[in-house]
Amino acid sequence: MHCPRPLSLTQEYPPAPALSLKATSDSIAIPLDNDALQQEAVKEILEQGLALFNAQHMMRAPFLNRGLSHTDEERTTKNLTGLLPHVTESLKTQASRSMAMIESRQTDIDRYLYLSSIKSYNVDLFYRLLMDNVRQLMPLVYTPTIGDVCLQYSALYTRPEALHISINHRGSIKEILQNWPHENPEICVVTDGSRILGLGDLGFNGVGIAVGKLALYTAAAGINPQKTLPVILDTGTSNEKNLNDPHYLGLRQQRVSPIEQQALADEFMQAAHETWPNMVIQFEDFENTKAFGYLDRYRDQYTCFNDDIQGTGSVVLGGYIGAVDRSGVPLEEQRLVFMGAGSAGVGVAKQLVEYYVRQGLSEDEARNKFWLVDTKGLVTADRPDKLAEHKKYFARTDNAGQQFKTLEEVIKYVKPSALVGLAATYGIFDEPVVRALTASVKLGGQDRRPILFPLSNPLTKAECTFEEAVKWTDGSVIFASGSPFAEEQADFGDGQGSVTYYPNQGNNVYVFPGLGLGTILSKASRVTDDMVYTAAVALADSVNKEEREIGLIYPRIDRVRETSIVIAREVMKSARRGGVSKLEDSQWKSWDQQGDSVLDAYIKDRVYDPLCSLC
Ligand SMILES: NC(=O)c1ccc[n+]([C@@H]2O[C@H](COP(=O)([O-])OP(=O)(O)OC[C@H]3O[C@@H](n4cnc5c(N)ncnc54)[C@H](O)[C@@H]3O)[C@@H](O)[C@H]2O)c1
Ligand SMILES: O=C(O)C[C@H](O)C(=O)O
Ligand SMILES: [Mg+2]
Repeated sequence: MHCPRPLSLTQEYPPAPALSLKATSDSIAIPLDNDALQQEAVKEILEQGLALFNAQHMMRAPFLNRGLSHTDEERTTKNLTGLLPHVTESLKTQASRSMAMIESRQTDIDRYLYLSSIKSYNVDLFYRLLMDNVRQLMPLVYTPTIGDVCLQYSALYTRPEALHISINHRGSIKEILQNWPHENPEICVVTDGSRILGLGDLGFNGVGIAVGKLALYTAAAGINPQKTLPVILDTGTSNEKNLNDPHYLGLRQQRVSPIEQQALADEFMQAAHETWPNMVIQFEDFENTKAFGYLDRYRDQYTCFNDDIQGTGSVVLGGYIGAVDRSGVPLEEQRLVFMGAGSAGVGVAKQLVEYYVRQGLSEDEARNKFWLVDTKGLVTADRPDKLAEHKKYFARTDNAGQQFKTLEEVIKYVKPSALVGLAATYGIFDEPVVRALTASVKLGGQDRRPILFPLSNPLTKAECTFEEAVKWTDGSVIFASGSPFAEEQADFGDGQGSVTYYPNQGNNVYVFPGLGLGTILSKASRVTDDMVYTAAVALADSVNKEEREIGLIYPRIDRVRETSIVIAREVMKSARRGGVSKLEDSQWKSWDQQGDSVLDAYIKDRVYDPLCSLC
């Protein structure tokens, strides 16, 4: 783990020598009558050259450049005088200029490009901006804008941002990893672009999602940006639009066979582990057969997890715990319908089953609380089509030969208390569906509230909007969506006047940064189920009084970094309980004695927080 960058750059850049010698462009005076002096002179010249080189390099190196925050002293000692406007400014002042620029841009893609250009020359400024303006900027570097960016990634391309490995590199991945210019990455997000958000197979263009997730590892959990590694495994694409786009940057071919894709993934995992044994690997946006298959294949061999299955399971459980509290429907009476039975749907349902089992239900009782629906209707064991392997666990057997094709039919049959959307289909929670859900919940009492989670991303795939959810439930909804919605004002003529309703963002961004940070800091050899579960409970416990009072079930997004520290701490402790932490036992014993605040301080000491001496 890398500490916050020292304010002084002397470690990377030796100070320029006192100029006892003058090197001009055409002559250098070296005293020749004294060996020692001569050696000293040569050394000084080399140092002087190095300092000049460093100054130029620094101005071009995004991880070193501090823009206008270089102090007068740094400018003198690092030969930067004249290379910058003469004013010095804190990072915060520079950030306020950038915010004004962002606000003046016309489209979110323009805003994204502007932010991305800042990242390309001044990484500290980029992260200062992102950390101090999470609510405004996260939707630009993450969902929903990142969805548009990925759709057009090749068209928008200006510079490489990731490690690009294609099927044609088979046999040489280990050598390619050596080319990565930063030492010992700690966290890697790898995708093959085959299921980017709800946008389908975007091929190489999906690389944007790995870059975006890693920006949040830094902004939301303080992992040093130089320690993050985005990887795209390019195995072709089924996306005809991309294949016909003259600017498409990926392999212009259909995806190779699943066996060849797996062989590439196998080689990557082995090479990555041999090169950086402590690196944590997050699988992101692989289509579901690979998502489940690779997780099973690698989870007991490497330090890895799947964000769409496990991260999403954890974040939804974190929100569900608070939602049940507010719903008025006791935990044991809850009945959940899931629209979508893919990586996320099955991942979330399984995580909730674990929760119910930990609350005392048998596994069968827990599983029976879930009804999963896909494009063909309710998932049942006797449905005529062949069920995909990952759906079988939840296939209903109590349908008495009846098949339910539409969501409305399923709701009337099940009478659920909660409806979860992970089907990547805009508008599928329409008015009849939401009203039917509300009616079924209110059967048990008028005070009862429906839980409605349209979790698909980006916004163009959300199952319904917050405005619709508020309107069709007369404001009684407990709502969480994958992408952010704005607050709503509504007056239902019930004497309360105009009321503000607050949406929640149920997105795995609340979990993966803290889960990754905790895994890194505990030096965990595996990401266990208990670590993922513990992250969910820590998230639920992180909602503060003020947030609860306005009905939130997740911390406000501005507090995501604070929340990640708590999650990381609990994940570390879970790693220790599970026997996978490689930290010294004596270290754990001292934390046992000293308590959580000391462990929190340990974590905070190790996270990146871009500051400058002027801040
Ligand atoms: N909020 C979050 O944190 C989060 C996390 C992961 C995934 N997601 C979102 O969830 C969505 C699904 O992701 P996934 O990985 O499970 O994808 P997936 O392809 O594995 O699964 C999609 C599922 O939806 C079903 N489906 C598709 N269209 C449908 C329709 N019209 N009616 C009923 N079912 C339909 C499919 O049959 C499949 O079971 C995506 O939009 C993704 O962005 C959100
Ligand atoms: O990327 C996100 O915003 C969440 C999730 O991982 C998804 O695939 O939709
Ligand atoms: Mg994802």
